[in-house]
Amino acid sequence: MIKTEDIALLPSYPESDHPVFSPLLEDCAFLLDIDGTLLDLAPTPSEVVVPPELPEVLSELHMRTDGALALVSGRSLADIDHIFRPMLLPAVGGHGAEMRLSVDSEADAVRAPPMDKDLKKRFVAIASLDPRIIVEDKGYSIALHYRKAPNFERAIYDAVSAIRADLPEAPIDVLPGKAVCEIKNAGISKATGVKELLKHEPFNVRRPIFIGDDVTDESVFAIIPDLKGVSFSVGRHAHGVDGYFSGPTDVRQWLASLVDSSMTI
Ligand SMILES: O=P(O)(O)OC[C@H]1O[C@H](O[C@H]2O[C@H](CO)[C@@H](O)[C@H](O)[C@H]2O)[C@H](O)[C@@H](O)[C@@H]1O
Repeated sequence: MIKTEDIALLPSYPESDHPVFSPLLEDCAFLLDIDGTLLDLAPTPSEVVVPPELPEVLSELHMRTDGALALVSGRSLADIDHIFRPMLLPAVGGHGAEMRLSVDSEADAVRAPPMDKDLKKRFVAIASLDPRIIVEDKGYSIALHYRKAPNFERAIYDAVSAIRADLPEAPIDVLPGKAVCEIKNAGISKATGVKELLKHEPFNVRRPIFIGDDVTDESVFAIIPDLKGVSFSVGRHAHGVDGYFSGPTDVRQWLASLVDSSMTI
């Protein structure tokens, strides 16, 4: 088990070079957010770069935890698999809308219904505000990316609010992210996905270690204490976490240090 005194020793990044915290891999389950945590943010979703050593570190951690390593992302499973191809890992995708419990799991379960077609059209139309706004259609949700058109943030949220005001009964939530406004099914979140994942082997007998950076990760930070887990934020000291990393490079270095002290990313 992870000793609480070890957790107490965990320094807050960026004041230190490496965390003192070295959990026993046979006791832990790693739950890792992708964008802004494992990977540096990129100008567009498709431009993210997976550092060449990262897949090996994740595979090794996955093996040494007997399969208890999962990616927990807002991205769809198809997108996650594309980014990390040819590696497959257990994953919670689409902010809890999809899940793969193990690399041998047959189906990628979709836990949220497809978004109503007409409603989707209305949200997609918001992108006509500016050609630099990118629409990411996940089927069950729509993400409007404005990293390349930051001045349109307000206009996008106003337009989304107007549609919601028109349809107050629609079972949707608006999820703000990093230069993105996502409209998703109400009732699903990363927290619901993580809770479900942790009911299953090999995750159910291990202590979860969650690392995330974004607003959507806060739902998981909130449930980790009840799950007797440990959580870390990235880039800021989020409420309720046990420590934080200054950026994805530090996260990758820490993970590498857990599998091989000579491995650096
Ligand atoms: O939960 P995550 O794994 O952190 O995914 C959150 C969202 O990540 C992606 O968008 C973000 O990353 C892009 C690449 O760095 C960046 O261009 C964009 O501005 C960010 O919002 C992804 O496209 C979304 O679907 C995820 O929800």
